[in-house]
Amino acid sequence: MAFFTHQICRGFSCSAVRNVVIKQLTIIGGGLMGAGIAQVAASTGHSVKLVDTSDDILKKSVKGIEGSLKRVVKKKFADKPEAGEEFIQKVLQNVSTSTDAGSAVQDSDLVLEAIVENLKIKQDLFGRLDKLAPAHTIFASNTSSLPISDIASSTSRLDRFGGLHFFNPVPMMKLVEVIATSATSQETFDSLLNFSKAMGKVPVSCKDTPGFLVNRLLVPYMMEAIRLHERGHGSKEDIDIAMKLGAGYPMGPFELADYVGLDTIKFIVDGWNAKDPGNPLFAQSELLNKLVAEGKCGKKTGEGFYK
Ligand SMILES: CCCCCCCCCCCCCC(=O)CC(=O)SCCNC(=O)CCNC(=O)[C@H](O)C(C)(C)COP(=O)(O)OP(=O)(O)OC[C@H]1O[C@@H](n2cnc3c(N)ncnc32)[C@H](O)[C@@H]1OP(=O)(O)O
Ligand SMILES: NC(=O)C1=CN([C@@H]2O[C@H](COP(=O)(O)OP(=O)(O)OC[C@H]3O[C@@H](n4cnc5c(N)ncnc54)[C@H](O)[C@@H]3O)[C@@H](O)[C@H]2O)C=CC1
Repeated sequence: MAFFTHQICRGFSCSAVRNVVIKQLTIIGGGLMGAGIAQVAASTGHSVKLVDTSDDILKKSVKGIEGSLKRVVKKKFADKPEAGEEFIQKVLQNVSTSTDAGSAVQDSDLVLEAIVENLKIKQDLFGRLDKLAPAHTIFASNTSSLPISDIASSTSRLDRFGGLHFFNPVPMMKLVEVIATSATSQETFDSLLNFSKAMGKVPVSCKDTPGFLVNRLLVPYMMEAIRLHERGHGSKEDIDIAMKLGAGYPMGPFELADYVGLDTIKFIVDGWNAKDPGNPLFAQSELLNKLVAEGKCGKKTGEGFYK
């Protein structure tokens, strides 16, 4: 149940609701990001319902969470393996799974979406859930590149809609971009900010502008890396080595692209190209298109730029 600092909201107009303290959340999408967010939320004492389209996908998500937790406890409980195992079991108890998003959102304080990077699919999902979730429930998207206000437009809770942009791998990356649209209420923004802190993350505040802060800088950098390679000015291996040893990045751009997922990257680039067709920064990359068409989506499929 949610805790409110002011008055409990019973109707559909929720302007009296203040600062929902997020304890129960539903995460829609159990892929790379959804599973990572579920892991960290559950590890910090939140009750998480993880939703995806099939039980097989969800089994894989939970297996991934368990594997990642093992890496975490190896460090955190280095000299107390039993306490580490206990921690893993406790965290896993905080996660339940479902293929029925409608019933999963019934008692949620926050619905956080981490599904495929496609505006229409995200809008359809939120439009449907808007009619089923309690009035106090905050909706948020983990989109990398779509305007939050466009996604929110399919709902009637514009004041209770914001962006929560986590970074991959979620258990390791400390940053969360908290995005307010022009309609997001201060109370909703504060709730999202506090939730990010409760997850042990460092939030930064962002306007609803293309790419927010990180991707506004990261996408042109990565696009230029692929063009450099396509022009024959550097091998992907050399470009990766150059950025790691010359700029101190933990991964080179091609390694990072494989890590993020080339299908997700193609969704991002195609979306920005459609919005701004004349901008050479977002022109199509033949190499990226070819790899995705061949099903080579990076780490998640075993091959991308690299095997
Ligand atoms: C050229 C391409 C053209 C395409 C252009 C289009 C561009 C579009 C791009 C848009 C991207 C959109 C994505 C987005 O919205 C935002 C993002 O998330 S961007 C990605 C941000 N992430 C990064 O930049 C990651 C950079 N990498 C790192 O920080 C490190 O490499 C990493 C932490 C991943 C791994 O560390 P490393 O030392 O390299 O390897 P180890 O395997 O030794 O790990 C160290 C340490 O960390 C633990 N660990 C790693 N992963 C996990 C995990 N998932 N769970 C738990 N623990 C993990 C590991 O166990 C190690 O622990 P030790 O105790 O130290 O052994
Ligand atoms: N991959 C990355 O590094 C990052 C991705 N993001 C964003 O997070 C979102 C998810 O990305 P990833 O986790 O990488 O994708 P992914 O492809 O790993 O996972 C997406 C999951 O959503 C599920 N799904 C699709 N439609 C659904 C629906 N209607 N209902 C329920 N589940 C559905 C899929 O079955 C899949 O398991 C995207 O918006 C992406 O832009 C944000 C930060 C980093």
